[in-house]
Amino acid sequence: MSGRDAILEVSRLNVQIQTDRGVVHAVQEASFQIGAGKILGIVGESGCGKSMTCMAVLGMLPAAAAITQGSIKLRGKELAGLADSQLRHIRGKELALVMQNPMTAFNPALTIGKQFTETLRTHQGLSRKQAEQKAIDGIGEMGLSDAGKILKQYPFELSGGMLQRIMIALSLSMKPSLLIADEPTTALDSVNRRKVMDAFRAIKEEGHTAILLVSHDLSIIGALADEVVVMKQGQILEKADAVQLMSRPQHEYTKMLLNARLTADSRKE
Ligand SMILES: Nc1ncnc2c1ncn2[C@@H]1O[C@H](COP(=O)(O)OP(=O)(O)OP(=O)(O)O)[C@@H](O)[C@H]1O
Repeated sequence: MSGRDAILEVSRLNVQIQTDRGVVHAVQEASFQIGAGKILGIVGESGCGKSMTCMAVLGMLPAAAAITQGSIKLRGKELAGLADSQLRHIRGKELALVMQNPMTAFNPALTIGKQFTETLRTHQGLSRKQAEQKAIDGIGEMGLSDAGKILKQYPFELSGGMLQRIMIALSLSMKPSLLIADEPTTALDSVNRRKVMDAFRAIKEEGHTAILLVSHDLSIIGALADEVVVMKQGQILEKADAVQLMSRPQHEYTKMLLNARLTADSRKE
């Protein structure tokens, strides 16, 4: 893929965190690209730098962290170094985030409908009726039935899996160029996990959005991603086509991750 075809192009990204015990090199020299309708998976054990990579792209790094080197281009536009106000504007329009725990993404005191339609009205200037219709369509596309009823419900009345799919529907209704999903299935049971995975497949098929999918679970990444990046201690150890990486891993660490997954799967049987 040439830089021109990429929705997201990250080059030689460094993220450092200032701590009481010195500087943590959370991301070092990370480079990758994602095209429209493609999923790039990032895998690696806890603390390897997956979330910091996502937060850097989103411009949402914690106060102690900073990008110290590199470039993050979204549709060719440089994001690294932009002011907060400019980034906020881009985030609302072009970037969407799906987090691990959908419960925390919703306001518990407001109905789903209120939250969904207010977001659409703020960002897209739709009328109440138009926003409601768009919410119903979006929720329906995520495989949930009776979207009209869901809009009247509060977050606590819905399961984690339903909320996660509503979150994805809300993100997609903004027609983002890039969707960042950080452990989107980790908190879900196996039935809901499958449904959320179907939702990602549907986004892929639609072909508009590039997806950065973070997971510590290689089964999820193997099932969904086109390309995979394996991270360890802030560095990318291996980057390959997903089928190739799953069948012929090059790096010892990737082999270890794959073996760990096979052992865990055989325990489940
Ligand atoms: N707020 C923080 N203050 C100091 N160090 C941090 C902070 N957040 C993360 N780190 C450190 O930055 C490095 C990268 O962390 P990051 O959260 O990106 O890892 P991760 O791969 O997403 O892990 P997990 O799967 O547990 O979320 C780790 O060494 C971590 O300890």
